[in-house]
Amino acid sequence: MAAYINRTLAYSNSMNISRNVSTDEQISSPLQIFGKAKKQINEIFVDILSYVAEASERIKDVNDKCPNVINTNELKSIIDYEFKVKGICEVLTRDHMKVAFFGRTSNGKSTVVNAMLGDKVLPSGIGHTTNCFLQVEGSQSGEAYLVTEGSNEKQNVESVSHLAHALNHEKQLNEKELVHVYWPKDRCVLLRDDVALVDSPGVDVTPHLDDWIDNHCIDADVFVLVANAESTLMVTEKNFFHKVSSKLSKPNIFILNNRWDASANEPEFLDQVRKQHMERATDFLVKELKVCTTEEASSRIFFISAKEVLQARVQERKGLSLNSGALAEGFSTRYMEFEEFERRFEECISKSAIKTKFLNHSQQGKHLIKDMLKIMDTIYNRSQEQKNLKLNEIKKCQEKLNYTEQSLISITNEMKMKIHQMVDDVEDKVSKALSDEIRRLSVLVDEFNLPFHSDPLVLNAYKKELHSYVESGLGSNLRARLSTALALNIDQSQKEMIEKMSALLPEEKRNIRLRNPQREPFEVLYRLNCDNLCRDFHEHLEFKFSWGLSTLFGRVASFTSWSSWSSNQSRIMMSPQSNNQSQSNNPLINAFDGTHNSTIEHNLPVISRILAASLGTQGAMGGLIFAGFMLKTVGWRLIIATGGIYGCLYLYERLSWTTKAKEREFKRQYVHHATSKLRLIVDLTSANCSHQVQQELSTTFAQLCELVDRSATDLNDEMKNLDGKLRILSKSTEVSKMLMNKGDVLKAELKQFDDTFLS
Ligand SMILES: Nc1nc2c(ncn2[C@@H]2O[C@H](COP(=O)(O)OP(=O)(O)OP(=O)(O)O)[C@@H](O)[C@H]2O)c(=O)[nH]1
Repeated sequence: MAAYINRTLAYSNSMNISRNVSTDEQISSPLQIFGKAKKQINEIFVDILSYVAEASERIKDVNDKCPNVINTNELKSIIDYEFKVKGICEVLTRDHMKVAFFGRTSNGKSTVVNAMLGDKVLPSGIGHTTNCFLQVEGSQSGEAYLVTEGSNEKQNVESVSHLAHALNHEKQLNEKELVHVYWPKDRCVLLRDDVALVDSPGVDVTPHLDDWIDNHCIDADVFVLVANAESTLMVTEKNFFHKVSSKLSKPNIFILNNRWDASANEPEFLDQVRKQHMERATDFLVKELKVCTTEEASSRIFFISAKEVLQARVQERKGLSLNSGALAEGFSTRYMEFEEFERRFEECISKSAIKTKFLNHSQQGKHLIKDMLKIMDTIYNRSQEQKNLKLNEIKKCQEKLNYTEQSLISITNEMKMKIHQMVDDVEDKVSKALSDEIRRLSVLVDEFNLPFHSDPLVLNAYKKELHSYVESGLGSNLRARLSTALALNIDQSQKEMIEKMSALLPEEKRNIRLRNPQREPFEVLYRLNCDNLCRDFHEHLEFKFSWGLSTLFGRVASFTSWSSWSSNQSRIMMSPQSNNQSQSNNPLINAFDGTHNSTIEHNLPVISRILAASLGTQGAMGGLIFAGFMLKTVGWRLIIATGGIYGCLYLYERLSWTTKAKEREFKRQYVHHATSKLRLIVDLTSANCSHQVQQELSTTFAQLCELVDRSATDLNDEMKNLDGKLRILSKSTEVSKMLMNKGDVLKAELKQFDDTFLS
């Protein structure tokens, strides 16, 4: 309750609403209360209309942005209310107090209307003058005109004769039709105060009483039965009012005994006739129609002379004094009674009209506001609920995002180490396997079975084939030894990565397929490039007698040169400064690089060089000296025998130097050469293989990181989206709360209106 009062006060202050719903102002006539009430209920409904229009617009806007908080029925209701309130507003502007005059022809209905208006507005006369329903109401424009039923045409009327002429001109008018006569408001107080006076044809001239009531009487606030005081109430008159009271609950009926001036001619019967009329009329109202009590009836039955009042008021209007001689005796009493009737009538019609017209509107307004408040309350609660849900979702998203970021950092570090270990392991394995294969190279080369020929052209083609054979052989041997184990390791590592990273992805994205199924599975490529590596290989296939002096010397020389080179190398390796130069000094590396070097010859020891020189340049002389020496010491027979054996050996070796032997020698030389070259690239190859593994694993991890990044971006987008929705929901709660406040204020205004005018 306190909250409601605060809301109402806050809203009233903010909107600066200070409508004074009271009747404190000076009111000279009860009719003005109706006017005041009408003005206020109109203002309230104008506010209700703008409230409903604003609600409709704002709620539509909220619904466009956030359809979950409002359902279609609620939205439709709000839109419907707008039309409904527009309708009520239109009805309210047309609302007036309506009094209908009935009675037999020539009883003086038109004269009573004219007397009340204080002017000769409607035609009157002896005989049947009113041939249709005439509703006299105030003209907004200040002009006098009439509008016939079903037409919008305004026919100007300047005087009563003009009106009578215009009505007579409308030949087709029948007694059921209604003609609106608009008369300047400033000419009559009743019209200014929104009273509409309906004159009718005599109830005795028509059989269509039901149609009359249905068409013209249902909304009448007061009925005036204009009776003729010179006669008694007739059945037709009574019959009509019986019908009225059967269709309306307790209609307000006044009975005017008109032509009471005629009774002035017989003053002795005056009281008796009055009493008689009074009793009959009271019985009619109280006992027959049951529309009021006996006490109330006394204030509903009057004895008047409309003709006299009209005359007096017309004279007064013209500023002329009333010729008392022309008036019957007791005029002033009848005049005062007419005024008393008017006073009672005004009280009654004002009270009745406020109730019949505005009670219904006020109740409709209260129902509407109640419904609107209910809808706004539902929207507010729904928005609030969804706001809390969205806040929770945002919180969860934020937590998820933080967890993803932190986990990604730790998994990245872990995977870096894992890849590093894996790379080292692969390097080790490849290095060992390649070294093994190099050691077993002779077996591989021996298995090469292309026909061999020492012809240089054939030999070149043979060498090319041998290079590719060795390359593919080594490659397939390495694959056979390593592929399964490596693939297994890599696969395991990838699975581990996927498992860890997929935990950071949303459930629906956890079925990760990194590799295109059409792509070959990853395999390490062993690029040995034997063709390039052994391009500098030169075979030596000329016959060499194994016991020949030059061969023996060569063996010795090569042994000594190798020893000398080895010790040289040891020295170089020991020297730290020489590390950089060691590679360029390494004959094998140089050979691998393709630059043929004769370092072996340069490294020959001095003694060997002298011996070689002596054998080479002075061989003939040395041989002679040696032969002479041998002849002298061992004798010629032994020399001949040794020479024979030596010759046989030579012959044997010469004869066994076949193509097969050449092939063996070629392969031996090739194995020797290729082994030395391949050893140089062991580290390079293993590093290359480990690099491929690293590449594969890093790529896999990068792909997984991309997936996680994308999911983090999705989370960020979702958070932005949720944030947007949250803002709309906040707006929705604000709007619904503001509309609730406005609704509360309008509800309070309607209540105050009820208290002031309807209680
Ligand atoms: N003496 C006297 N004559 C009246 C009085 N009221 C009306 N008349 C006359 O009665 C005649 C008929 O009056 P109307 O006002 O036309 O009566 P009406 O009931 O409207 O008649 P219709 O329109 O034909 O139904 C007129 O000549 C009036 O002057 C009255 O109080 N006293």
